[in-house]
Amino acid sequence: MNLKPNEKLNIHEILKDLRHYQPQKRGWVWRDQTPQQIRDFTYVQASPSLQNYVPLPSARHLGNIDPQPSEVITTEIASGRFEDDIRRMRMAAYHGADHIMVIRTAGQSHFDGLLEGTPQGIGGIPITRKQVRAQRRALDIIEEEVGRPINYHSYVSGVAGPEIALLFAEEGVNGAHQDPQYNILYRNINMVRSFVDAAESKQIMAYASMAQIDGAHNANATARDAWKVMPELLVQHIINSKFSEKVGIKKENICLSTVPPAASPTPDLKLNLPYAVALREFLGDYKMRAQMNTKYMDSSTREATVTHVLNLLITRLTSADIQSTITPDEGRNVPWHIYNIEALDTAKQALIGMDDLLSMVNLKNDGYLQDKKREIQERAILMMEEIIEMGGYFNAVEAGMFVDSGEYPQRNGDGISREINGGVGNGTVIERDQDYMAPVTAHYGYNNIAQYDKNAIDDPSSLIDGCTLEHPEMIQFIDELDETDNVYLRLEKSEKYRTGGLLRPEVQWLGDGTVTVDLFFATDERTAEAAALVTGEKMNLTDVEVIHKEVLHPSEGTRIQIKGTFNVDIKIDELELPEVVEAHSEEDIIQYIKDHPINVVAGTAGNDEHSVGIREVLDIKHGGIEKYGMKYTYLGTSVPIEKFVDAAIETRSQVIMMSTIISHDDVHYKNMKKLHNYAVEKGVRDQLILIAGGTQVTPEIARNSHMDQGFGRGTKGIHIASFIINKHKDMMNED
Ligand SMILES: Cc1ncc(COP(=O)(O)O)c(/C=N/CCC[C@H](N)C(=O)O)c1O
Repeated sequence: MNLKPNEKLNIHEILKDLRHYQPQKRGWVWRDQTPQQIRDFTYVQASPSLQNYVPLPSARHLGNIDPQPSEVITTEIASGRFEDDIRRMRMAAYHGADHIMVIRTAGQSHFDGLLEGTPQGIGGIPITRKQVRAQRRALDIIEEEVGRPINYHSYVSGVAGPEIALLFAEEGVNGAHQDPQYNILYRNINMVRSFVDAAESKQIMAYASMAQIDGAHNANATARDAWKVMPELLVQHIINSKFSEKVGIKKENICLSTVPPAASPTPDLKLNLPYAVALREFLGDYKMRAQMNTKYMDSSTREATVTHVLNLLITRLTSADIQSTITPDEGRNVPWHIYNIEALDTAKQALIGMDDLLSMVNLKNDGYLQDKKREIQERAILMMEEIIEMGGYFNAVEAGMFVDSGEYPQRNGDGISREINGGVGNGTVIERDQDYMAPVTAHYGYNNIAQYDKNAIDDPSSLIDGCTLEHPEMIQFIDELDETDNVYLRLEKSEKYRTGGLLRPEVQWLGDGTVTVDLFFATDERTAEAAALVTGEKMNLTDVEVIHKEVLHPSEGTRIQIKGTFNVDIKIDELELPEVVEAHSEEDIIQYIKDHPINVVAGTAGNDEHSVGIREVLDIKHGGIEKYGMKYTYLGTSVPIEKFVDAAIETRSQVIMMSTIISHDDVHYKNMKKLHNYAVEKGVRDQLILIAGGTQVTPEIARNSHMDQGFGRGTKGIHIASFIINKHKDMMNED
């Protein structure tokens, strides 16, 4: 299956014969970090461009370049329906994502076994073999399409951690969060069980060369005053990283989840930059996974984006190997398509825009930055020493040392305390018998293989000619378990939007009908909120909800954003598609005009004083035709029709551009016919290109009024210039 940009990914193909699909590869892939020369620009912290992509909007002025930063870029996609998320993964890959992270459904950490089938998730996706295999299979063809490997990622935690790790290794998952501290602090899973499970999980992840992200970020999303947990964050990173290294994960696959604990309106960089420097100085031989802080995200997508950019500045002032993006709508709902893409574009735009920043600026080697950095490091070392004095990590957790809102060594006594012999799974760790033996690959701890074969000690599964990691055909693939909640029923319901020629707006699921409306009312917040709900209902939306409020002034005005469901199916075949206006590249147009000078006569026809529109497409300022080297004679406004043609003859112009805005009694079309007839009368019609423009002009009707082309609202100079050179070429060929 290979994908073409103008063809939709066929989910049925992805699901077909899934039971026999095997991953194409295993292990994490870092970007090819080679400086890039793209047109006039040299990019230092860069990687090769994609084969298929969507560039930033402003790239239109730069020949549609799409430079890629050197960092792996992450987006998290977990709407609850894995089949819809596959489409979003393809969109994300086009916008530069090469790390797709799937958050598990709410509470999956407490499942003590693997889920099967594809039930719909809540706040995430139920991680099951079928779902993982389908999405990795989809990513295998999406990475072909964009021309760059894509890493697939989820979480190894909870009481079924090792089972999930094995599932991921079998299914070719490339990265996972794995940090036993997460189980203990945030899911109250017994700490002994968590560390034993983590050893097993990490061994499996090491075997599959998966990248690991730790869970330190959870502390600063949980702590009351997040900027006070910086010493502890260093301690958490050290505990998980050293543990992971000892189990066997290579350093280049141990990624520290470094999330700035604070965000504006705190003095963001004064708090977060010293921490970022402290961390990299202490643990720089591991990889850094940077991510903005979700703790301070509210419903303003604008504010979230600025916080994101400040975090990207820290990345450029220090370093990151993975730059995770958080969708700016995460503060209001489970992320929607458009916001995953916005976050990816923000990261790409900012990282590329700050390329090679440290070749121009330095971090000061003295003063506040260095003092603060050292203070954080000292506090962290003191905390490590105290933990050792207390008898180790388990005792420290029991004493509530972690996520205490005091800045260590200050303690407020409100840390998360867990009992060594408490929590979920307490008492479930059993010492292995003397004759314990498991003929499996990547198994942690005591495994008495020698009792059967001394030569198999390093390859236990050779005793049974290989386990599922060597023989994927041994994997038991279960399709669907729930006859009412599975992908087949969901696909059936939405099929009309896939192959039935119908469209509905959506935010996350095919045809979900959700729309957002952005409103301003000249009144106070409460009144505006009420008015917004009524406005939504009067727009025939259902389930109308306010998702964002912004006070511009307590009484003068309030902005409200609502969401609602639009319950009408749009029939595609009844749509009148806008004309495709082919635009040449700016360079091609400039070159053509150099080789074939073209003069234009322009003005506003009849009794019409509008001049702004035509000046916009004539003057160099906003990319008018003058920008491409065309010369023009401007006749002003209220120009008699005859004057256009006489002036064209006098100035030996090849083009007439007539602006005709007024449309009462179809006067604009009458002007066009008059212009054509007069040019015929003067015997010059076939030497002239006649163009009419105006807010009420459509290309079709202009051509029916004997113009060569018409241009309506939103026309840019490049559109007109492109048409002129195409038409001029045709006329030259005819001669
Ligand atoms: C270390 C660890 N283990 C397991 C889980 C997931 O565990 P459950 O399935 O929710 O129980 C998490 C979750 N992190 C959510 C934030 C992700 C963030 N945006 C990030 O990218 O880091 C975790 O941090």
